[in-house]
Amino acid sequence: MALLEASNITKVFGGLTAVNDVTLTIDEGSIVSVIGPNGAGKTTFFNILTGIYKPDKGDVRFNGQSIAGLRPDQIAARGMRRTFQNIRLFPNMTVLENVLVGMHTHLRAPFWNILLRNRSLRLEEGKARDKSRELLRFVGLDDKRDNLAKNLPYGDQRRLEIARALAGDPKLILLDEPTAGMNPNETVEATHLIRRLRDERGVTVVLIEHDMRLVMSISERISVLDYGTKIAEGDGQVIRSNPRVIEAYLGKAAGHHG
Ligand SMILES: Nc1ncnc2c1ncn2[C@@H]1O[C@H](COP(=O)(O)OP(=O)(O)OP(=O)(O)O)[C@@H](O)[C@H]1O
Repeated sequence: MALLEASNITKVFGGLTAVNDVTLTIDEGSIVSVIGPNGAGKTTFFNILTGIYKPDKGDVRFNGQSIAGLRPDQIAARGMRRTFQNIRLFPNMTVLENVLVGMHTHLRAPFWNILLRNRSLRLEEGKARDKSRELLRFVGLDDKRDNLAKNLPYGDQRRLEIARALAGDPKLILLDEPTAGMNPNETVEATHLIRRLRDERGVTVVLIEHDMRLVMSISERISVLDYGTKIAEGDGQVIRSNPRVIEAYLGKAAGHHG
């Protein structure tokens, strides 16, 4: 079943068509990658899916409903969360607090409860804390829960971002270059974690990624953007042998002879 359907999405910045008539369907429970050379429109496409930009043309349906034109927080509340190319944690908050913040839209205690700090609020806080710690255990960071986020090694910061995204109980997680800047060991661990997101928690995963080894090893489907246009789609084998993809990455001569 399709969880996300982006149809004929176009986004123009001034005279530049960053995303050009892109249609993409993501099946529930799949791991999908969006790849393409620098400037191909991948991040712009993510920004449209998550409500940061409104598309100039086209529609996005998530879980059966149109979400085009909704605000990012409204889309997040419907079960779509993301991480960013540049890490966006609260550096001076602890690891646990960063996950608790990711949960705040789920806390339902009325305002007067917060003033009185009554029993129901304490219960809710306790539950949020338990849930956050469960998520930290899932990503392997519970023993570092009291550390400040800024003191974590880079790979751990990326994992914390994923834990925070999970705090909203998403159906879909969009990961924008999850292994950028990681060393080879961290990349292997991140690959394992991405797979567990789907296998153990049933979360559908869409990633933008430049590391082709990761893309090929993890993706069931790959869509390739070039100059804003989708030029290819399929599994790793189809993509690897597609002359247009080879050309987009390596230049014209490679496409014709490769
Ligand atoms: N807010 C903006 N205003 C103007 N142009 C933009 C804006 N955002 C992106 N662009 C342009 O749109 C094109 C697509 O950019 P985008 O960041 O989506 O590509 P990308 O595939 O994510 O690239 P990278 O792999 O380098 O992150 C680029 O030419 C970029 O300069």
